[in-house]
Amino acid sequence: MSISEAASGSSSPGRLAFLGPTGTFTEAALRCLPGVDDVETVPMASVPEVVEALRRGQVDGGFVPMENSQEGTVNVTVDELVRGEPLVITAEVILPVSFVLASHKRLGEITTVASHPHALAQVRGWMRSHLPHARTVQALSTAAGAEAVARGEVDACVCAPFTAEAAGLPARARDIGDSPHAATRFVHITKPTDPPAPTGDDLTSVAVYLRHDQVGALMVVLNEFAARDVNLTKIESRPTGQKLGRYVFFLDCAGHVNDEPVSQALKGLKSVSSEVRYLGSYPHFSNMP
Ligand SMILES: O=C(O)C(=O)C[C@]1(C(=O)O)C=C[C@@H](O)C=C1
Repeated sequence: MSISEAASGSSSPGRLAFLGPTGTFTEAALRCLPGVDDVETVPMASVPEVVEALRRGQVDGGFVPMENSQEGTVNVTVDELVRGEPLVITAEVILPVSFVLASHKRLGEITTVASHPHALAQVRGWMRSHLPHARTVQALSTAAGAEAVARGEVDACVCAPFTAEAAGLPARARDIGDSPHAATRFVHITKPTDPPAPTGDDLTSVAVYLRHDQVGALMVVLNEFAARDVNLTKIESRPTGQKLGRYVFFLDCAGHVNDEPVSQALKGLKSVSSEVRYLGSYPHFSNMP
């Protein structure tokens, strides 16, 4: 059964939109999803376009970056999940990431370097010591940066070794990331559906809108988890977009919504916050079937 079938309960092979174009880390991570070979994968230029295609029903699933070990959360992904028509996460993939500087030019001739902002942030130290005068140009993905080089708009890009190779761009420097242990977490998203069965090592994601007029509102929310011994693995605050000073908290906790402590914590959250949005339960990547 394909990932989209599992998520949507349909028997059609399904279409899966991802942050493209071909050659992104997102596409490489997507290959780790079980059953992905039976799915039609559809590259999109940006995360909002992936989400929009999903909400409009043009695809059955989406696959997008969520966070990086160096640079943190991909805000656009969290913002799309906590606002608008509800969606859920049904799987996660964690991929080690390493970067090359790819260019037809030699290092001394490079004055402009394009890439995804998260990739540029992960090579900041290398850039400072090797190309201190180069101007960085933001691209919607690392592979889009490689396309900008191919079009002659910039001299070089920061991308995966496999992206440079596929684009026929020589790697002028390898392993230029500031951390040798960098990894990025990606998520598979669908319209609301039953979660995959519990595996014993799962995560549950939830968005919580605090009661902004209550003292200690965040502590009360966190206590719903702590009181039931539920471990939080991620907490991120994002502006709601409604008014300055209004925040929504994106939380990941260990456990499945079918586990009693997690389901009780989610029920508890409803009574202590102004809005709770369940965002899915799914196997921890190391435990994915
Ligand atoms: O641009 C890509 O190739 C992506 O898949 C996006 C992305 C990200 O959003 O963090 C994924 C992995 C790397 O950390 C750099 C960029």
